Amino acid sequence: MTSPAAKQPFIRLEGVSKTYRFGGKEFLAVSDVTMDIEEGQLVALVGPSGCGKSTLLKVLAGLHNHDSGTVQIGNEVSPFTPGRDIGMVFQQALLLKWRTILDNILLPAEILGLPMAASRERARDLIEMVGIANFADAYPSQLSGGMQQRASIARSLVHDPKLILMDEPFGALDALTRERMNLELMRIWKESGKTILFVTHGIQEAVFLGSKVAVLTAGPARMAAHFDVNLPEPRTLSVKTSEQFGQYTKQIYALLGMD
Ligand SMILES: Nc1ncnc2c1ncn2[C@@H]1O[C@H](COP(=O)(O)OP(=O)(O)OP(=O)(O)O)[C@@H](O)[C@H]1O
Repeated sequence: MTSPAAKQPFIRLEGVSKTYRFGGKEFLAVSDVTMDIEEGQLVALVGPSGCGKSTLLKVLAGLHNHDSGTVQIGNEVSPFTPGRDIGMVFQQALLLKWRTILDNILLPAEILGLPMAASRERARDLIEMVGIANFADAYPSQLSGGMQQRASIARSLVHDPKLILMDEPFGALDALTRERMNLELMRIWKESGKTILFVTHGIQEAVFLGSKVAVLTAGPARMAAHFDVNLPEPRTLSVKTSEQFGQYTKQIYALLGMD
């Protein structure tokens, strides 16, 4: 028999809205977002610029309060500690230029006061996993943009968080590096087993990466739909030429009114 706790999703968003208030004005950035996310899913959040994707991520990260609705993260099976259990990756790698790559990756562990010997060992494993082990003692300026983003992904994992929030992490990379990083992220996600929420403008990127895709529309910012993506595994770049892949992208274009 399944226990009631096991039925609870890892993340539940119900009717979440967020209004920014500034200079006596109000701006509704996110409206009525409802979605469940299971532990271990990679959910791609796709939508046009300004539709509230980053705002939603900031609400989940606890950086912004929401105005209405409920945000539940964690359940009885997998409890969640805000601050401790979140890793973040941004569009820019935001590495500290005076610290080596290994020391940059260690930063969250240092801030959280985790035991350093064990964290250093974990950072070494992660730097290997993201494929830049030879650059552990290099400085950020010695790495390409893609390599810096690999380091920031390792940094987001060093304190072993349960949820990784990624805000257009590959948006600043050239097209080929971005494709390569998509493949790498798939591998890293599978190896780490983490729950990932991945914000992107890229419809193809969302379908390729997402085990679930959530589509947000602008004006007002609403969740148009969310659905599971069932594509042959392991996903390789050739899946992008398949009919199924085309159907999913078509569905998103239609939801965004771009068909
Ligand atoms: N701190 C803030 N104060 C006031 N308005 C804000 C603030 N942050 C965001 N907004 C507004 O809220 C809306 C949603 O912004 P948000 O950054 O969440 O969108 P987005 O979908 O992530 O956009 P992009 O894809 O361009 O990064 C935008 O119109 C933006 O101008």
